[in-house]
Amino acid sequence: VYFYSGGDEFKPELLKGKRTIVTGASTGIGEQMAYHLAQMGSHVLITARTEEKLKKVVAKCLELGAPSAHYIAGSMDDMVFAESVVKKAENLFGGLDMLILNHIGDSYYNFFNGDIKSVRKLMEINFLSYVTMTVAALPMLKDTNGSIVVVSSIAGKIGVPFVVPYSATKFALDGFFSSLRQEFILKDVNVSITLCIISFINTEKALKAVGDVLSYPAAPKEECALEIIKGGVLRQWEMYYKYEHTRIPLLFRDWAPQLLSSFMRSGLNVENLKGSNHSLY
Ligand SMILES: NC(=O)C1=CN([C@@H]2O[C@H](COP(=O)(O)OP(=O)(O)OC[C@H]3O[C@@H](n4cnc5c(N)ncnc54)[C@H](OP(=O)(O)O)[C@@H]3O)[C@@H](O)[C@H]2O)C=CC1
Ligand SMILES: C[C@H](CCC(=O)O)[C@H]1CC[C@H]2[C@@H]3C(=O)C[C@@H]4C[C@H](O)CC[C@]4(C)[C@H]3CC[C@]12C
Repeated sequence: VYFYSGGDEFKPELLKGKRTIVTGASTGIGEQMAYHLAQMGSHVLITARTEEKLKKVVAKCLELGAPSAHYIAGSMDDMVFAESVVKKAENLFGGLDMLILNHIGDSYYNFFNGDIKSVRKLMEINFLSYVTMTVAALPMLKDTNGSIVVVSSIAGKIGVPFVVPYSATKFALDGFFSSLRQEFILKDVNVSITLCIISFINTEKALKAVGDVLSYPAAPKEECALEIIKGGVLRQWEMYYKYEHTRIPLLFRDWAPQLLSSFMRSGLNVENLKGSNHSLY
């Protein structure tokens, strides 16, 4: 409880005037995080590939009260671009308080198709670009005793079917950032790392991909976005949303893995999987 609770109380004022980057913010949970930050008075720099959507999100952030809001469009399969996002924040804000790593590349929800090239590409987008941005942002975050927020998934803690490459990228994030956190402590680096373990959320893409397969309802993206921000501000090591679909299954993972796996499979309507199935087996 001590390590995972963070202890302190969240107050929106804590974000007033803070300089933040949110990746994958043209839609979904990232978009909602940008709006919450704007309402709380943070400066925001958002990024994703689709310029038209980013422009609209920036306009809404300004309406909601952000002291400044900017975007930079590009793809996170390009590490030069990933670095340039951090450079842009430095030029715009002169520093950085919070780096929220949230974007993901396109994933299918079906049996593993054996396509190695796409596994490599997803690893670059979902993992390597997170590492690249962290390395680039670290000097600024050290100056501000800032925070890194890494959005992961229950599929980054437990093997979940139909997301084989995606799940691998999320497990990689846990390994990298949990290990890095230990080194920060040994070196007295006061930069927090919050790994966010989230379950099924009602974003457009997730609903389309898995809405008919899962037997439990998706949780709201607005609330999820707020909980992620709270976890980051309170410098929690890990945050869980929704608790009942993340923390509870995790209690069983190490002690009764087969029971947990069979329970998770039993809740799936496999016949409703979408798209053609080019399964490896
Ligand atoms: N929704 C869910 O059920 C769950 C989500 N999560 C996690 O939450 C986070 C947000 O997910 P969610 O909001 O659902 O995702 P969405 O698919 O709604 O949004 C993904 C974002 O990433 C951007 N993006 C996609 N490809 C690239 C790329 N190559 N380079 C840069 N940006 C890219 C998209 O914009 P654009 O296309 O314009 O580039 C978009 O802004 C992710 O880390 C995900 O793993 C975890 C568990 C469950
Ligand atoms: C179905 C999973 C929940 C575990 C369970 O079986 O109860 C979901 C947990 C993570 C989801 C995926 C995800 O994290 C992000 C992708 C988001 C895209 O927008 C759509 C598909 C996802 C692969 C999504 C699919 C459902 C989960 C695996």
